[in-house]
Amino acid sequence: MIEIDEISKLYDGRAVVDRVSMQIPASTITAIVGTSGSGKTTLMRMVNRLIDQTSGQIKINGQDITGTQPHELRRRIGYVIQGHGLFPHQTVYDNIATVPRLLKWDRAKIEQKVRELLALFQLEFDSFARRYPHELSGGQQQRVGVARALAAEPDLLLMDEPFGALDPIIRAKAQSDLRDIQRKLGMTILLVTHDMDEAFRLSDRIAVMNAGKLLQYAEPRTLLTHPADSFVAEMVGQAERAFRLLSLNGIDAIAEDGQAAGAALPADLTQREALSDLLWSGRDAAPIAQPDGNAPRRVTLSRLLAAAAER
Ligand SMILES: Nc1ncnc2c1ncn2[C@@H]1O[C@H](COP(=O)(O)OP(=O)(O)OP(=O)(O)O)[C@@H](O)[C@H]1O
Repeated sequence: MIEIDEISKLYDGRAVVDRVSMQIPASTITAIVGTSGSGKTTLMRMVNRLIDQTSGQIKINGQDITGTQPHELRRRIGYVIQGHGLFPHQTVYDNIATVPRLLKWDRAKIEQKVRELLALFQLEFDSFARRYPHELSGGQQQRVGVARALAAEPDLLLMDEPFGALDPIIRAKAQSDLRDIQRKLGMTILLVTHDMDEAFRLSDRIAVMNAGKLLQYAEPRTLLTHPADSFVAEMVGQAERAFRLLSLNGIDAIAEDGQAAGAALPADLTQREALSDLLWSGRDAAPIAQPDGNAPRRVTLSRLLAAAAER
């Protein structure tokens, strides 16, 4: 758990982070969103002491971060930045092995870890380990960047626009991979993003900042249904609100018994995806794929519309 208590950062007497307090539960993903210059990156960089706070306190698992040398702290905290930040003159293998080597892991353990991470990110060891960053696509570089941050098995990962440079398809894949890995390893992730859809897709909680202040820190659903003020409402997208709400839930939550015509929808679709399918196919109900022998179930347009307006 990360406890941020009244943290501020002043430059020339001006607070760019202004008395921010938040408690980030362990094993959750938090996205920090806000307008440009609102202090998101500064807040995040204070957590691993890339920037020293002016006042306030940050504790990680109960320990004040100022009690640990910055370089030691950063070995324990994974950090991913936009454009990956890989060392250009080092191979993929050496990039990923950086922190484990600093931690003096033995050679076999390091190789095992590099193999495991490349496999996790679907990069063939024999083909990729000896390549240099410039011999990779942008998406591959990005995945190696995340792999490197995970190498020392940190229980906290800080990510600053990690997927900003990726095309929409690779980006969606990278987001779902990250979510899977986070669930599997149980780490805590703090992520800065400008992409509101990304924030909603990935996060357990979203922090909204403006002019150095934290306006609201809450679950995505709460931000949509009970925004703290008009700025938050605008930030989470008034026009998109109903669709974002639908994207937070699966169709099983509103499925009902009964038949419907046409192609069956996969049971793991979100309500937003189901709505899109029904509108596109011009039906007012669709069957949901069921295991053999189970009674037929369906999702209807009217249930979806009701769910979109639920507070
Ligand atoms: N070293 C510095 N000296 C003076 N001002 C700084 C310094 N670093 C950042 N700032 C200012 O602090 C404010 C917050 O910057 P920060 O990078 O945290 O914003 P951000 O929310 O991450 O912005 P963006 O979304 O554009 O990346 C900005 O107004 C910036 O100009």
